Amino acid sequence: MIQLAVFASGAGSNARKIIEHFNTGASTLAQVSLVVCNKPGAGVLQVAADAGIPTLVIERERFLRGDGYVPELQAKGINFVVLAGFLWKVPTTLIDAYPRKIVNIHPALLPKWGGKGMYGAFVHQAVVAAAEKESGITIHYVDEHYDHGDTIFQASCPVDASDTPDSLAQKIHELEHEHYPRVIEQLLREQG
Ligand SMILES: Nc1nc2c(c(=O)[nH]1)N[C@@H](CN(C=O)c1ccc(C(=O)N[C@@H](CCC(=O)O)C(=O)O)cc1)CN2
Ligand SMILES: NCC(=O)N[C@@H]1O[C@H](COP(=O)([O-])[O-])[C@@H](O)[C@H]1O
Repeated sequence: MIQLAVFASGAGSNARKIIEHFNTGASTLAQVSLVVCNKPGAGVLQVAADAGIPTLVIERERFLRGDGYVPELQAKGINFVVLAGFLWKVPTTLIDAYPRKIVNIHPALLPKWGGKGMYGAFVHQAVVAAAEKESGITIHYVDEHYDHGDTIFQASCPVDASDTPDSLAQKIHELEHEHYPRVIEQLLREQG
C-alpha cells in the first residue's frame, strides 16, 4: 500500500478530506501515514490526532537549509507527498528525493494569482479586487519554484459581483474538497 505524507500549516480541512478518503476504507491503494506541519498548534495536528495518524512538526532551518526531513520520511516508508495548505517552499533536497511524487493544491487558476505571497485569503482578496469573473483550483506537481510545476487538474467556479474574499474562499474550499482526494487517487493509479 502506498504511504502518503500530508504537509499542512493551517486548519487542515483538505487534510481531513484526504484522510477520510484514504483511511476509512474507500481506497485500498494508499493510506495517509504521516501528517507534517510547520506550525505548532495548527488545527491540522488535531485532525491527525483525531484520526490516529502520527505527526511531525518541522523546524524552518533544518527543513529549508538542511536535509528537508527526508530521512524521517524515508524511515516511515513514505512514497508520496501531498501539500494541502503548506506555507513553506519545499526545498530541492525533498523534491529530488521524491521526483514527480509531490503535489500541491493552489486556490486559484494558475498561472494567474500564484507565487510568493499568494496563499490563503491573500489569493481570494487579489481575485476579488481584480474583479475576475472566475476563479478555481489548480492541482500541480511541485518543482523548485512556487506554483510553477506541471498542472495535473483544474476546476473553476464563477466569481459574482456580490462575492467577497470569504464567500469566494468557501466556493474554493468546496471545489478542493470535492476534487483533491479523487485526483490524488487517480494520479496514484496512473503512476502505478
Ligand atoms: N517548491 C515548492 N514549494 C511549495 C510550493 C511549490 O509550488 N513549490 N507550493 C506551496 C503552496 N503555495 C501555493 O500553492 C504557497 C504557499 C506559501 C507561499 C508563500 O508566499 N509563503 C511565505 C511564507 C508564509 C509563512 O511562512 O507563513 C513566503 O515564502 O514568504 C506561496 C505559495 C508550498 N510549497
Ligand atoms: N498557496 C497555497 C494555499 O493558499 N493553499 C490553500 O490553503 C488552504 C488550506 O486550507 P485547509 O488548511 O483548510 O486545508 C487551501 O485553500 C489551499 O488551497
